[in-house]
Amino acid sequence: MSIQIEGISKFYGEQKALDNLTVALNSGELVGFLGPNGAGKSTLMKIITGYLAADDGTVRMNGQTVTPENHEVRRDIGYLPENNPLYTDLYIKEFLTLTAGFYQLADKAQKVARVIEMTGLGPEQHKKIKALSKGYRQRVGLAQALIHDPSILILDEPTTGLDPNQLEEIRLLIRSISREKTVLFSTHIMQEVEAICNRVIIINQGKLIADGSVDRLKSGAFFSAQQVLVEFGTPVLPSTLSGQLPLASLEPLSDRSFVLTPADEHDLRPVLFRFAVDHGLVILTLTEKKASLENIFQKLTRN
Ligand SMILES: Nc1ncnc2c1ncn2[C@@H]1O[C@H](COP(=O)(O)OP(=O)(O)OP(=O)(O)O)[C@@H](O)[C@H]1O
Repeated sequence: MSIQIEGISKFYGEQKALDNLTVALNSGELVGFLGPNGAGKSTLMKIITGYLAADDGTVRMNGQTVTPENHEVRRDIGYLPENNPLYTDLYIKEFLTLTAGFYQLADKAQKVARVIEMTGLGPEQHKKIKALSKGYRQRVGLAQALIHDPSILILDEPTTGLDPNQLEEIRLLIRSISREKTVLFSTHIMQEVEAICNRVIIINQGKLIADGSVDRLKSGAFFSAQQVLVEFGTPVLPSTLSGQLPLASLEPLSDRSFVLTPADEHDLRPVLFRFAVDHGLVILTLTEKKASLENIFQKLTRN
């Protein structure tokens, strides 16, 4: 199932949260959705799921337009909101049965058992939600989003606040769910996107600024600053380097080794050799380093 997001704009009062954003999600994709705080990710997710109306543009799924009123098309979308508000006084099964009732599903008990199995809630299934760890609460949120077996799953920061073990488990769970569904999930964790996504979308100030595979992003399709790793024979002050070289950033690895990112797309190596000669320094190592997704994200979204 694919979804077309065309020319979406959204204002909160005077503030433009989304600015003429167009993007499509294709069947079977697991898409990482990145953007700095306030970029408009949650707003777009609420519009895709029909929780919020856009001021301009359309979201189309299967030829139908997604709006808050179009319940039929919304039935094929599952949504895990950020800080998912769960009814914490309910038992897991009670809560999921209530959700199944909301969708007027037949065979509620069977549907509840299926999502409990899918999300690995089995060992905790007799507990109240308030007695669960954050990781298990997220599983309940995922189970809730999956109960009506939607084709598209929209997950707003599903791994925020989890410990490394739970984080890994939820990632694996998302990956396994994505074998059957189109999944869009927002995150601030770059390694997560590198680890599980086949596509990345980056927005900034409500605009789409990059869209492609992690490899395509890293290959310089949107920004091609070539980082270098330099090691001098003797210590060098970082301020001397940053004061005399055209750098976007400098990361010291020791008092004589640094990872340098150029301010523009120029090759830093000849500049570094001249710098070394001028300062009577010896260069022991000088190698190119592929920019990480984190570097690319920072470069693209720093305003
Ligand atoms: N209900 C609202 N009323 C007014 N402004 C809002 C509302 N919701 C969001 N905004 C503003 O719209 C912009 C986009 O917010 P949104 O929550 O969509 O960003 P985000 O990318 O999800 O951020 P984060 O990563 O911090 O969750 C922000 O400037 C935010 O302050």
